[in-house]
Amino acid sequence: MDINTLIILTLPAALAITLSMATVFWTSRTYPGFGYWVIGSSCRVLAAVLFLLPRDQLPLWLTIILANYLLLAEIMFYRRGTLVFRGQVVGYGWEIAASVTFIALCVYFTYITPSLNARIAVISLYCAAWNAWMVRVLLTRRPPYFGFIDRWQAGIWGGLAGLNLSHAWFVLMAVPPLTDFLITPALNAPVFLSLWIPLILFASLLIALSQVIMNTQRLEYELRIAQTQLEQDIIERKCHEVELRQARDVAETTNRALQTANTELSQLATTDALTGAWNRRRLEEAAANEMQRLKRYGQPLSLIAIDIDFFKKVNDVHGHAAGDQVLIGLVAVVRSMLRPTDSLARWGGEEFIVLTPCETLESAALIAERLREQIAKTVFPAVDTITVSLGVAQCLPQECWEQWFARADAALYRAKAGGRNQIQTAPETPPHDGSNKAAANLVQLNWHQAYACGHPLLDQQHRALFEHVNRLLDALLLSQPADEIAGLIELLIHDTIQHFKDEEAIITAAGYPGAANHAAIHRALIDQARSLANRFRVGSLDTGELFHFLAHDVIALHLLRADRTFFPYLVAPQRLDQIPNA
Ligand SMILES: Nc1nc2c(ncn2[C@@H]2O[C@H](COP(=O)(O)OP(=O)(O)OP(=O)(O)O)[C@@H](O)[C@H]2O)c(=O)[nH]1
Repeated sequence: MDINTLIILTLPAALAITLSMATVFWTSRTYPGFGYWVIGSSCRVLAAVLFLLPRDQLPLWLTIILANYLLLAEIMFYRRGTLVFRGQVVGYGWEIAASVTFIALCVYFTYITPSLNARIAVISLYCAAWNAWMVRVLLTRRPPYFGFIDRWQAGIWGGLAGLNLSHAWFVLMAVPPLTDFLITPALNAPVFLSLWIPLILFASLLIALSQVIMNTQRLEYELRIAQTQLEQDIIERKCHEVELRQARDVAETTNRALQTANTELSQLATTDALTGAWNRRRLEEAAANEMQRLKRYGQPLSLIAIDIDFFKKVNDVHGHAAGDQVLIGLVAVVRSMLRPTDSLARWGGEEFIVLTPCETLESAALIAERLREQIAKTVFPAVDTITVSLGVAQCLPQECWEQWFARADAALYRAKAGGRNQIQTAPETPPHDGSNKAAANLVQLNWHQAYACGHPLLDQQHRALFEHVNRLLDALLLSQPADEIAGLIELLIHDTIQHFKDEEAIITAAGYPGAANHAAIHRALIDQARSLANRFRVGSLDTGELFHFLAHDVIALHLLRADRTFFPYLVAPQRLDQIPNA
């Protein structure tokens, strides 16, 4: 069969291969380099077409030189495509050098010394060299994504190299020289050369197939990698989630602990540690709020001051711990009788305050009376029963907390002075009024921080004595009933005796050398106070004399002068619970 007919017969198959490659290139995901393979495949189809053109009618550069060059270009494009596909850098040097020398030789053996044998030998040798190069490219620096397919293709290129070499050997050995079998009318080419056409076609088919498989293998490999990465990411994400959950749990636990600690701290800051009742600070805050409400809405608001009677005796007879239990029990009893809107605070020692919003003086007095009765009925373990004295005052819109509290306190003292275990209500007018107010203000004793010795109990008692004296002076100036004044004097003497006892114990324990002397002064003052009290009872005491004794002898000379001599010995004050009888 002549070669023209062979080319015509194989051309559709070659075209189909090229179109298939082009279709894969345009429709599927392909990697860089695949396009060069499509171009290489197209070169062979174009070369076949050029070989079919009539050589005697068309220029030889087209039908011979370009047609042969396209066969070489096909392999060069395959090599370039394969290197690019593997991500390797490709220069143009070898391709240019091969192209220039190849075309030069073709021109020489076409125009200058025409020789078909030489031309076939040149194209065969060049193709064999690039075929061998393809083998080298495919077998070295193999990427991990190929299985067997690159080796398989390398085998094809190796076979083609051998075919081309034998081709060259055949034409170089052929005697006599070949006649151009492509010139019309076509001659039969030697069988060996004719076989070359279907073999090349078959090899092209295998190469195209392996190129598509290479692309697929790389795709699968990268998908596998991506899937592994994804699985890894999922595992890491799950680990992170677990860590995050753990961290969140720790944070929540810490937060809860902090909240509990905060609640405990604010509890500590606002409640009395022994009884759990509010402390002074909390009560004053609540009172300020309630007083605002009173001013804005006119709601009545009352206060009940409760003080245990003869509590010192409870401590002395039953011990301090039993006294503590009484305080705790008392709070429980009072609380059980209050409404949720009422507030109970420990004002200090054995004195408690109940704040009762929406209660008038009368209704608050009823509550106070019920409290008194209930407390008197309650049996406290180890102590039996106790009684309390109560002072009730309704807040007046124009007065401040101190004034309101002072009225309740004054009522409480009246209850004490009146024989204890009773309630007293404060009159609905501030104690100092009109012309008497000025007079009362003149003789008010003001406590100053500079008078403090630094010992908590002594400072507390000194302050309390200031207040007692002020209350007594007020009562005298306001011409309160004689029995009330007598009660106040008794109370003052009672508290002073207690204070003197505590003070003597403290200064003796502190090593004050003048303790005995100081105690003698105390006794003298108490004797004098008792004698004044007796004289007051029988009506032979001059108010001025009593004034002088209280303000001058007790406060100015004793509390503010004589007491200062032991201040330096109280550098390390004892705790309250370490003081005898405190
Ligand atoms: N157990 C105990 N006793 C306390 C506490 N705080 C103060 N006291 C004692 O309460 C007593 C109060 O005594 P006084 O102020 O003389 O009052 P009283 O003995 O109740 O007398 P009247 O109030 O006049 O009826 C003192 O002995 C204090 O030591 C405390 O927290 N626990």
